[in-house]
Amino acid sequence: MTARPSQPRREPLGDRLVVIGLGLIGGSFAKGVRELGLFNEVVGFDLDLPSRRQAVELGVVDRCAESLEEACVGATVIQLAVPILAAEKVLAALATLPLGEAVVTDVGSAKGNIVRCAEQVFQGVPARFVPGHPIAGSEQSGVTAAKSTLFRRHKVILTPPPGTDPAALSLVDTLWRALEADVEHMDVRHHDEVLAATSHLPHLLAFGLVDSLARRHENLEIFRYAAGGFRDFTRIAGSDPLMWHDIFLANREAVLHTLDAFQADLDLLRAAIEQGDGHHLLGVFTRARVAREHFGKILARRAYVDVMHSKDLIFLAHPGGSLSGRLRVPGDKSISHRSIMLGSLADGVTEVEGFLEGEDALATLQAFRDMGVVIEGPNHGRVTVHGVGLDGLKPPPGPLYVGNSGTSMRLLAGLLSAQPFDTVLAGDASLSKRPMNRVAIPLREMGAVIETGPEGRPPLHIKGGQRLTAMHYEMPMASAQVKSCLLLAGLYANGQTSVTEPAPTRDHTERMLRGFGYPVNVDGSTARVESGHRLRSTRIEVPADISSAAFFLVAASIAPGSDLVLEHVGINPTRTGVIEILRLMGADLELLDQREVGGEPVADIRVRSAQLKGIDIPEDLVPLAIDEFPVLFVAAACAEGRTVLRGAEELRVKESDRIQVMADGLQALGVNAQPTADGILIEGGPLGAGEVHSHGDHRIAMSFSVAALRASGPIRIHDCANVATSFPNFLALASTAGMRVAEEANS
Ligand SMILES: O=C(O)C1=C[C@@H](OP(=O)(O)O)[C@@H](O)[C@H](O)C1
Ligand SMILES: C=C(OP(=O)(O)O)C(=O)O
Repeated sequence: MTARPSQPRREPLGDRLVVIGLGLIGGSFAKGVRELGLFNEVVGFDLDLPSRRQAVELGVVDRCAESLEEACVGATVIQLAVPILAAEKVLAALATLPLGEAVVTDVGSAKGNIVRCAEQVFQGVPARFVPGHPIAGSEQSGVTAAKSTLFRRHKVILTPPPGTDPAALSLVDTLWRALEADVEHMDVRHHDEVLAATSHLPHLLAFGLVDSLARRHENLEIFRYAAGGFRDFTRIAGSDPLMWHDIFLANREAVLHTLDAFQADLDLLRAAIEQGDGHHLLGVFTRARVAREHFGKILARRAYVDVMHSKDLIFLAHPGGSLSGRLRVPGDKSISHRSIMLGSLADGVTEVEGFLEGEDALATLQAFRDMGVVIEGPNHGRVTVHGVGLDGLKPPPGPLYVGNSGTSMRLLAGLLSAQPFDTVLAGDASLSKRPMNRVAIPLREMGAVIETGPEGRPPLHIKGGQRLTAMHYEMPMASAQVKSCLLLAGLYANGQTSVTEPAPTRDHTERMLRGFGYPVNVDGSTARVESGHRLRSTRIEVPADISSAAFFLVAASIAPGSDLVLEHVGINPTRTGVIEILRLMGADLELLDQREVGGEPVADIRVRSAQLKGIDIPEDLVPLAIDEFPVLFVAAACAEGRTVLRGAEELRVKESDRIQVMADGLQALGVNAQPTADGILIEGGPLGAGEVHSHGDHRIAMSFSVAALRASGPIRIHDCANVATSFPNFLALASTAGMRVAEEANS
């Protein structure tokens, strides 16, 4: 007998572990548990004598028993690691043995059959039976392949039936966790359905395809020319035939269910090919490609869904440097969202260029794909939207998840209120705290049926099939999102919908509707639409986002010796508050080559460093610079004298409370920054080094990166992952321009 390897020992969890079946899975389980010293003794049993011998020689078990009966004497835990159909027989044999308090568990890939079998042979499922399934197969097999680390970071699904003894469940759970597996608990039926779809069906297709091709008389030809795609697709046809034969017989019901659904989809693909329906094919292929990327990210634990929960991404920004050269920041976020929305609702194909490939705009894009719109790209900012017309959206398969994006949720709420199907709109942790009554209340007045979460927060449950009636709405706050939401609902409402705003806000929706040939009447502060018209597809060129350019406008202004040109920036007058405010502060900004592109004015902006001075920010400029205040506060901190902002309470309900979060960060750097209910007072002065928190807010993270240019030492900025929502290449562009900010190693 081999000596137990010298691993870190723990307190034993019990006296004896018995492993029945010493193949790859059983052997690895026994070896891992033995090395950790979780039991006083690990006993193995296998019908195959050489496997028993090898298991002892390789240190997989302490000893092997000669029979099942002998193995189970005095067992604390019995692990059944034999092929699924054999497990049914072993269970029947166990039912005849005196098992005392032993906990019985197994590793089968289907769970319904084993639970049914236990119920039969024990006359009711024993309370100390804990069905399990480690997802850690491999092309290797046998005890010689056993590895104590096989389950590390692999999923193990436990499917305790109702009535399972909690202590037994907890013991099995502890064992797998000790082997560093990611343990999950699931209902038996759900487990079998999920595995039928994600594992069993692909194996069936791979076995089936290879066999079908191999049986054709020209098979040699086929295999000779089979390229990488064939090899990748059929890799799993090399798996153990007997094991898979067992799995399909054991999980018959769930496999048939998923196979029928797939066969129906395959018939649709066949019909599309027969009828030359390229639209259907493109729809399936584009959705599949995105879905696969998405799953890939989930599998690698990088899902954008998880951004807020993922580990802290820290930016380390070093002081000094000046900015120079020519830069083009990514496409405008507001216009990118609208290009997908209106392109989808149009008749015909809309081509978009300069689309922002940031997570917010991608969330809108995905929402429309989920509603059946075929969208190609994005590919270097190019997107092709195959519009479905105003009444062509389809019910999405589940809730529409829009991540961090307030614009997506509020604009979609208007559109979805008028659809014939129900929808749910959900967002990430930050968006889930933001107010949605500002859209839910007026939409209800139009006849929409919307339920919000507590206190008017997301998620939004929108009931379809309502007839909306047009109305006039006086907005209580200056919000382009609320205005746009109601105008989009107005496309479907009976009569004329009009919205009056208390101050001008961005008018991209109005401009773009007209670009799609949809009449919009704007009279002073009131915009009106009527239903009954159509949108005609068009070409959209998205200018660079002035809200992203703003970081560089401030950076080059405050860093001595800077001279930078920002190319092709959108200068729609409802967005240029930042330019006006910076000019009032004494910034040196020049608008070059002003032109109009696709209904939006653009210019190149030259910015040179200048000594800024503190000002009282005119309140009428607030809505025109609403997203630029975090970085304007940095400008104020570097200015001579005091800057005062009032009338900006909206800043408190953005991705973070931007007044409080900026005040906290500036104070941490030694700046005198006093938050007020609707604004802030900032005394210009020296900036120190320090540690600040962006609270997952992209604009806060980038603003403090800019602040470092004038700090006396480095600034560490926490929670920066969401920079990808609006400005995915910020760090690269910042360093091209001359800033010294990067992700902190190992953050
Ligand atoms: O309509 C839009 O695209 C946006 C409007 C603004 O929000 P509010 O309308 O809530 O002020 C702005 O902050 C947001 O980044 C984008
Ligand atoms: C407020 C913002 O976006 P949204 O409301 O779309 O989340 C922003 O980008 O600053």
